[in-house]
Amino acid sequence: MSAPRHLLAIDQGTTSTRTVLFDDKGQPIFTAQTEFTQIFPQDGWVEHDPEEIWQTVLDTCKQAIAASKEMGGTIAGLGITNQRETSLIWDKKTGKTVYNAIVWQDRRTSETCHSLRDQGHEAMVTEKTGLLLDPYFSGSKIAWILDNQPELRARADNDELAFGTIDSFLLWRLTGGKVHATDATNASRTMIYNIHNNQWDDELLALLNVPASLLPEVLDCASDFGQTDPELFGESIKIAGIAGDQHAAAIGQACFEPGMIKSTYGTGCFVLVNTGDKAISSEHRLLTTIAYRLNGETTYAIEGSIFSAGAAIQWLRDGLGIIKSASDSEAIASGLDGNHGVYLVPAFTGLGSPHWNAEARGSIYGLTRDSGPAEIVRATLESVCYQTNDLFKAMNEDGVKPSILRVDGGMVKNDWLVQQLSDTVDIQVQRPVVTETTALGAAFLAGLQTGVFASLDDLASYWRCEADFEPNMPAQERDTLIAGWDKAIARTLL
Ligand SMILES: Nc1ncnc2c1ncn2[C@@H]1O[C@H](COP(=O)(O)OP(=O)(O)O)[C@@H](O)[C@H]1O
Ligand SMILES: O=P(O)(O)OC[C@H](O)CO
Repeated sequence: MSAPRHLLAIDQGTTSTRTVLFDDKGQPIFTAQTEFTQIFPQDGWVEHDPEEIWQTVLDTCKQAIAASKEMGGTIAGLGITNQRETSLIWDKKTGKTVYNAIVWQDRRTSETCHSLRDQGHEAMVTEKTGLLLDPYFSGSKIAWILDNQPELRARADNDELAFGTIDSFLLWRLTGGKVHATDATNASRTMIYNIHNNQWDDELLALLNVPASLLPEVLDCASDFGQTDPELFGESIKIAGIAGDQHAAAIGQACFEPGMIKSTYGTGCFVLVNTGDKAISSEHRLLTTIAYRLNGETTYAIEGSIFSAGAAIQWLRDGLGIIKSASDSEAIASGLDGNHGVYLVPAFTGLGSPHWNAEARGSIYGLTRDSGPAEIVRATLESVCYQTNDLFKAMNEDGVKPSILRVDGGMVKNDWLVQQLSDTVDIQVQRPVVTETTALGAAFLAGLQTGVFASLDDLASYWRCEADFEPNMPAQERDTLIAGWDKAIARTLL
């Protein structure tokens, strides 16, 4: 009997790194996970230590490879998925990074983006990239790093430095410095990549002051990305799939037909709707992005991006200390008979879609002498539902009217939250059996490239619903709650 074929997926998220081992039916059979440090040097700044990230990747991979060996398996391929716009620059010779990773949530380049908007560049940026001129994306972060230390510009001009999103950095390290590449989905989040002709764009590079010599090659999501350096794991593994985490989640949720929609609730929340081979522009400040690129063919998506979802729950735990673990939030919220008029707007690092306000900051409204920790916990969970509803309103106005929402991510273990989401958005919500859809998407890509899976139809046949949530809230109650949220948002944006 031949050894069972396994697929390894590295999911390098914002708060933790997970490496998941899947069997050849897309079932997770082993997971290793490590949280790492969030660095907040100033208001609105968020950084990660690249060496700490690299160490979590090495450690979790080693555990998963050992688990595969114990099961008598062979690893057919490795897929990488990652927190997206987070940007790194390293030395091409030594692989040493020149600055911490500037995280997607970081707002330090908000002035630069403001001034480029004031100069009238946003329409051109949006036309080419599907994005808005916002500090969220990589472009302005790259220039910030280069200009932060005087010698870095000169080193960049001397072709000594490489830029990458986290996937690209990991690929470089995993291949022992042999491969400098990324995939089309990660490239589509940099604000220097034209999503229509699938090329780095000279006009955008000039606008954002990014030298082309820094850039990785852009490949399809399922591609031959190289082999892991045998010194790392004692064997060489084929790296065969890469996608940004939200795109990987759409693949893991088998959203392969136009109109299919998924929403992932991790640190942030990201809703992606497949729009097929058409890059549709939103009239309501949603993004156009590459859902995936396979065999040279690009499938597009409309995206709504919420910056704080699970991040706000982490703040309840680590900042306020009013819950011990994230899962406590469920019993606390369901223990109240209502929200008692309390609303929390988690604009810790500004607001994303559809407001795009980098300067907004978090707020709590409606406190009375009876309000306590429970109201704040419930308001935090509810804020995730209201923010999703705002995205759906924008989508509906753009003519996108989905009837079923597939959800995933760390937060959707919380049944109360998912039911509240279904009630607030007034939509049927489906939670799949495998909620590690991000890692699953990366494994699917690696499996497609290595012949473990035959086609997208093959992948879709593995998707299973674990729980269905039907909307069950009287319309008047829903309207009242949403009106309260709208007021809180309006006051936050004052
Ligand atoms: N039961 C729960 N209820 C609410 N939030 C939760 C629950 N379990 C985990 N979370 C939140 O989910 C997030 C982790 O999800 P994950 O998908 O691992 O995020 P990421 O990939 O962004 O690191 C954390 O921010 C955590 O606070
Ligand atoms: O870490 P997550 O899962 O919230 O995802 C982060 C996104 O990729 C940021 O765009």
